[in-house]
Amino acid sequence: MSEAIGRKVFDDFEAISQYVDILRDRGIAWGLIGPREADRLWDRHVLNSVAMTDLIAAGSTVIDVGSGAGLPGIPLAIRRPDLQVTLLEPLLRRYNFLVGAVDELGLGDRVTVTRARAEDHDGRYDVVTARAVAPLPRLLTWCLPLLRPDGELLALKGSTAESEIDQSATVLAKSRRTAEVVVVRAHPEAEPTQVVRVRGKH
Ligand SMILES: C[S@@+](CC[C@H](N)C(=O)[O-])C[C@H]1O[C@@H](n2cnc3c(N)ncnc32)[C@H](O)[C@@H]1O
Repeated sequence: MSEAIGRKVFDDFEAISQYVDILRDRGIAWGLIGPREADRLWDRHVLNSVAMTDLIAAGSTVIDVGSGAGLPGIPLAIRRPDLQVTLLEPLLRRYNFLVGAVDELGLGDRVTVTRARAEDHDGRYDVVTARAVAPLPRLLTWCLPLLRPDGELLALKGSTAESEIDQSATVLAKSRRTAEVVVVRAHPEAEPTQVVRVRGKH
């Protein structure tokens, strides 16, 4: 079912299928993906990763902080060939996995893999994405410095989105940014999820 939705979501279905195969084989063998995830890679990981695609403006530069096995950054890059995507990952094994996957998928002209912690990285981007990396207050401290003045953070948070915004009131006020919960889905037939969208005050 979810793979069938994937066919409707991804113009380059061959590339996303190849990535799912890489996750299922090497991702599990290298310990980046739990063995129990093998049967739910499409809905829980791939479709979830591209749920917020429509919030990203054409031609944006995107940094996926704490990319791990490439989620959400690689599905996003496959879904949106107009984006320049940086996958940021501090751990060597995960970094090596990402370099290999980007090379095999032929994404090297618009996807860069960088080994660093977010708080030590000094680039500036239109969009920061993050999934399952840190509670929102800490994520904001790490990631707001990576944003251009009118850039935005998109944190895939699911059911905890609203409460994490409440816990971030102090850091949001200090940074003069606002946060809202946006309910998104990759396709009308896909599961909805919640994204925390953090923007500058207009
Ligand atoms: C639970 S994994 C999630 C990976 C991926 N985003 C996903 O959704 O499957 C958290 C990732 O964040 C990375 N990470 C932890 N602290 C970080 C930091 N300070 N800066 C950047 N990445 C970090 C970890 O190395 C790990 O790969």
